Amino acid sequence: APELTIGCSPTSAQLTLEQVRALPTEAWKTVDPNAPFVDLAKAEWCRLQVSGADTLGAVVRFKVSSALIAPVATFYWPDVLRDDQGTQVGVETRSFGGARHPSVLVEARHTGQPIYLRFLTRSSPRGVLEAWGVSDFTARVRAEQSFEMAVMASMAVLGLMASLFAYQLGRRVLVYLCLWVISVIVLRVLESGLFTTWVSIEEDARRLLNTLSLTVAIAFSVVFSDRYLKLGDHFPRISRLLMALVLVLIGVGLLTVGQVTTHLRELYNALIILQFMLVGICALVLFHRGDEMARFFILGWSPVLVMSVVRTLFFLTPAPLPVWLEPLWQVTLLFAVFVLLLVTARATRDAEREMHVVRRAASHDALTGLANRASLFEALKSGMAKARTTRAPLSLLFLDLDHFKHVNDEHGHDVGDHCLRHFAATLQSRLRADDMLARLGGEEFVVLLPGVPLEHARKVSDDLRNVLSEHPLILGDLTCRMTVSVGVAALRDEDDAESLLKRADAAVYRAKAHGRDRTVLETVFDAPALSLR
Ligand SMILES: Nc1nc2c(ncn2[C@@H]2O[C@H](COP(=O)(O)OP(=O)(O)OP(=O)(O)O)[C@@H](O)[C@H]2O)c(=O)[nH]1
Repeated sequence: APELTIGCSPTSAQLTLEQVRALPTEAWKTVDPNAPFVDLAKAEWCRLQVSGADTLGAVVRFKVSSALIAPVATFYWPDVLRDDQGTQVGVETRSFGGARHPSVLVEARHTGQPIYLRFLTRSSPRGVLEAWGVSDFTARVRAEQSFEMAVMASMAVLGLMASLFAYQLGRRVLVYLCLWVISVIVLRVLESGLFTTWVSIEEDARRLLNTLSLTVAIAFSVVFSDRYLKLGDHFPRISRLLMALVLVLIGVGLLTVGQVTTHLRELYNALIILQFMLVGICALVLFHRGDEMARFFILGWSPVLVMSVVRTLFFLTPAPLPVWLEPLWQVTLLFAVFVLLLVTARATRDAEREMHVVRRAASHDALTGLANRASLFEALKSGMAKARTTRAPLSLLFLDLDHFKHVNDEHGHDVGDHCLRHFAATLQSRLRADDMLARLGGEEFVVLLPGVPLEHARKVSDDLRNVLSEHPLILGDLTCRMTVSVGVAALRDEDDAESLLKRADAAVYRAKAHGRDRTVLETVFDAPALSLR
């Protein structure tokens, strides 16, 4: 493997190439080859010397790895690389490895000579220089990129699933979530260098895209957090401040594009940290108050916040970055998306349950749980249509509890309610699966009997009345016996739902008039207009 000897210039003062070349070899501060860390705040130039038995004719790639990239750091780029004659040699600005693996290619013909490397920007205070044989370097970068691709593919899948849930829910907050996931994926693709491996792009344009995508990702993450935690309701001032900071961040982000000014970059990073801290504090306060949403938010986002701070600390300390930092950061982002997917899935499930409750309330009677008037009429219409096409009979029982007013008056409304529930349950237990028992209102019920002719319907009615008399409601010492008057009608060719129900109602009227607790069949006189035809 090629060996790299690195020397740092003795001063951070700006030196020309001529001055640098005039420096004696002893003036260069040697860097430990096992930890090839260069403090860029102290040295502007590096002197690189490649040696080793098999370096002649070999191609060597220097990896210049910067510190943090997102969301709290910037990276630098090697400016010029010159050989001893002062001519510029292979500087790969369209780098292999992208922002995370900026690299310069050094041809073998230069390896006998020292090479001087000057850093264009020094907003990042650290740098690590390593020399790799080309194949080793390629293998390592490819491995890192494969991991990165797997993480991003997983993020894309989780993000897509979350979008589907968000679409179902139609909630705008979840749309912000999806936009955040998409913007993070775009950012990671740009940073990873995968993008520049496929597409030729100018260095300035790449930097512009990186800054823009980072700004967009952070803006969406803040807007999403604000909407998700409903900060506008809980902390209106902080919410307004956050939105203002997002606008400032976008402005500062645009100003930093193409610039290497350290102060703007610092302001940009400070804004990001401030926003994250504000959101984090609000989430903690809400969590303390027992807010369910804040619980999930903290679960998914605290690792992201902690990792941001850890990266910042590593960035500030003058030591090489540990190898686990970048993969852990990616896994942390993936975990956050996963937790947010769980939240969207939960929200969808809750919304479906609510919908079910609302639908049931619209079609069922709250007291007895039976079908209500509206669903009775629907069932009646479809039952009548089916009976007509199959030429099958259809009968209807109209049931009205006898003297129910007395029950209420004597024992109270609660006992009355118990009676109604008991009545519904007792009847329901005797009916076939095809029959339908509905509560029309008050103490009036209807049983729909498909495939049952009038005479047989009378038997069903009597059977139901017998069951009712055999099973009175027992509430402690109280035994509540109920009787019911039933009118029976069967479907005729001319009938609609109303006329069928009316004839059964007329029969109930006669049952009441004849002393209650009985079944009365309809007569031809119950519908004189029709029977005259
Ligand atoms: N507990 C309870 N009572 C109800 C409910 N709906 C209607 N009622 C009562 O049912 C009674 C019906 O009284 P009426 O229409 O006079 O009929 P009735 O007392 O059953 O007498 P007949 O039908 O002539 O045998 C009223 O006292 C209503 O308040 C309910 O949901 N719960």
